[in-house]
Amino acid sequence: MKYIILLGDGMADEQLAGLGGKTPLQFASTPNMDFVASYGEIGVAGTVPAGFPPGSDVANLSVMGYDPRLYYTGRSPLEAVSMGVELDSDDVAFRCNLVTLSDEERYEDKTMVDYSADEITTAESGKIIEEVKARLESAQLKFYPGFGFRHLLVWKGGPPDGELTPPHDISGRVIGPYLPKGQIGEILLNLMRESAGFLPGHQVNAARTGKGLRPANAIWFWGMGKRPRMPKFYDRYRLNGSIISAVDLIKGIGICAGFNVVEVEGVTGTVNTNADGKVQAALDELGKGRDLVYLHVEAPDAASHRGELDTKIKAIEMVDRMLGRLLHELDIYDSYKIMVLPDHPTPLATMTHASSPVPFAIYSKGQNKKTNRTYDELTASKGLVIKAGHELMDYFVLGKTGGF
Ligand SMILES: O=C(O)[C@@H](CO)OP(=O)(O)O
Repeated sequence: MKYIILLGDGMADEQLAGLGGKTPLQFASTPNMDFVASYGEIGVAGTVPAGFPPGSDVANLSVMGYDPRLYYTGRSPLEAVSMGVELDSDDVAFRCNLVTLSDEERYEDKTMVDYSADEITTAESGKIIEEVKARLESAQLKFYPGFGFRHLLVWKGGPPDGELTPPHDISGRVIGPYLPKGQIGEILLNLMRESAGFLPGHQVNAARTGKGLRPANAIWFWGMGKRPRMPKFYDRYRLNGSIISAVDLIKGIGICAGFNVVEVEGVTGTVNTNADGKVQAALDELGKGRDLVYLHVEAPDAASHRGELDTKIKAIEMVDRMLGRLLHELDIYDSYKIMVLPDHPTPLATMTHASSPVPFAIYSKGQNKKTNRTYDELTASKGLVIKAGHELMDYFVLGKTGGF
């Protein structure tokens, strides 16, 4: 039996007046998702336990079968694993975004214009992080370049707590009320403030503004946490997994779970990604004998955070085409199971994640058509309800709920 999980990050949404009261999933053309819903099982799963932030870290841990209440130690440490940065037990990792802030003189008065510095490329951001390292690094505080706007700060023997805000949660807001608090506040705030002094003049930014792109004119810390510890996926399910994603977070979860991480050229984390290359890589992994592939697509979430409805619909339709090719090519196997779902909703109305349960649809080769139904939030809510999202993997693989 082969297993594929196709995850459209942040695909789920709410009914929108601009779409005649439909959700983006209802509005988009998704014949392949509708096929899976019509022939297979549908339902909803609560991937974000009460009291947890509705992040892709928490939600993807759940989808992978790991109860976040037991295994969540923060987002950045998972990214550090993927970046090959070893954390000691007393190190604290922080996500270091490159962001665009508005031009007000006083730092506190600036607005979070773009949490992604206009989706800055890895090549450009690498040069900016070099400058950040040269100016701000110390024996205790180490910077590491990552993917696109996503980078890493490791604080050796860092403090145990602090209050940090994800920059994608405050798009368009004045940053003053959201600056770091707690034991970490002063030191991190000084680094962020200093970066806003020297980054606007960086040559990469001069080139970007010349092209009409927003500059990466500041750094912003969030997503702190300590070294993760997770049991291997194989130990529970006796399945060898591979994981495919543009982003370090998902690859890091995969590494912790003992999955093979497959790098695909041309992935961007946006709607312009190499979708075909990702599908081909998934099929190749199964062809080489892997049992399960976790195929993650960031694009619907990126479009939602940017408040771009058309791009979100395009991203959902791209995920549907990926599903179509998978369904077609998986036919060479005697048996397979495929599940399509998001990790969490990212409603366009708020431009950030929500905690509500996500719709899933599962098809096993050879299932007969049950009914004509579509894959969307409302239809799925009439199906199976899996309250603890980490039990969904048991349902998918073992046919019963449970979990690590
Ligand atoms: O990586 C990130 O910074 C965020 C926003 O792009 O991703 P996600 O919303 O999937 O957590």
